[in-house]
Amino acid sequence: DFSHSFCLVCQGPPVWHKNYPVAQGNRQSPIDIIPHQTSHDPGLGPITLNYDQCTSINITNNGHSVVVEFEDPDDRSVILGGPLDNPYRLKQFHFHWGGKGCHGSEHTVSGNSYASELHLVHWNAVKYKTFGEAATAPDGLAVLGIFLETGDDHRWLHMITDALYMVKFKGSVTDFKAFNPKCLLPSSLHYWTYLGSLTTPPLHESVIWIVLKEPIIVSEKQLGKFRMLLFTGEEEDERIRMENNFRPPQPLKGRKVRSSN
Ligand SMILES: N/C(=N\S(N)(=O)=O)N1CCCC1
Ligand SMILES: [Zn+2]
Repeated sequence: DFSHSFCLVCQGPPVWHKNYPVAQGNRQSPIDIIPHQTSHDPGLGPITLNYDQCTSINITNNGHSVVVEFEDPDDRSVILGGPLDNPYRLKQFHFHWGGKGCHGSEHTVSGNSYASELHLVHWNAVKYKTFGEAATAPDGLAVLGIFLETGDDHRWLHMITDALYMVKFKGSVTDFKAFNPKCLLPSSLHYWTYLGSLTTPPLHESVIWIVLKEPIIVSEKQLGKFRMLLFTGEEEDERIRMENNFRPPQPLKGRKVRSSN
């Protein structure tokens, strides 16, 4: 439930358009992906994730999600290929999730949502000087979306969930070194891709979305640890669980969703 505070983002999606009119734009995210309505494009090559030299810095609770940030002074960790004309540098990853037992992904597939969704955010450092500049450009960002489905324990997700108690409160941050997010990838890199936006304010229409078809499996117990996080800061009287921090699907407005294969 977003509407717990005066913070505009926390007032929730229905209110965002007042301060961010682009919320009603023509390339907003997330969307509902309908697989048989996507166009298979043989020209769409595979994506490549070169994360082996990545340098994670910290994990933080920004009051809307939990975020792992990376050093991005060079092309040490990039995504390339697929719909991308340049390599895009890994900047951070974060999650969106629901409440107990209910769904929490942002993208949906034929109207069905997953329990959670992981976003790996990359920026085009070939064309733009800073992340901030790229975040406002139509080809500035590339976000890799990975669905999380509940089932058995994920063998590596504990490295994230074991650190969450350190960042319970909004505004908390702790060191988080030497984490390589390739351990969070599913076995197949087949994907859907379309032109969209950030799913939280400022909602810039600057994202080339690449959504993997295959979800990763995590346990309800592991997901439950995300719900221990709080939207609220340590100094606030109210303690409000961080959950349902997902934007619902937005109008497609005639956009084409392409499928890798
Ligand atoms: N909304 C966002 N990413 S997302 N949910 O669209 O992937 N971000 C806001 C600032 C940096 C990333
Ligand atoms: Zn996100």
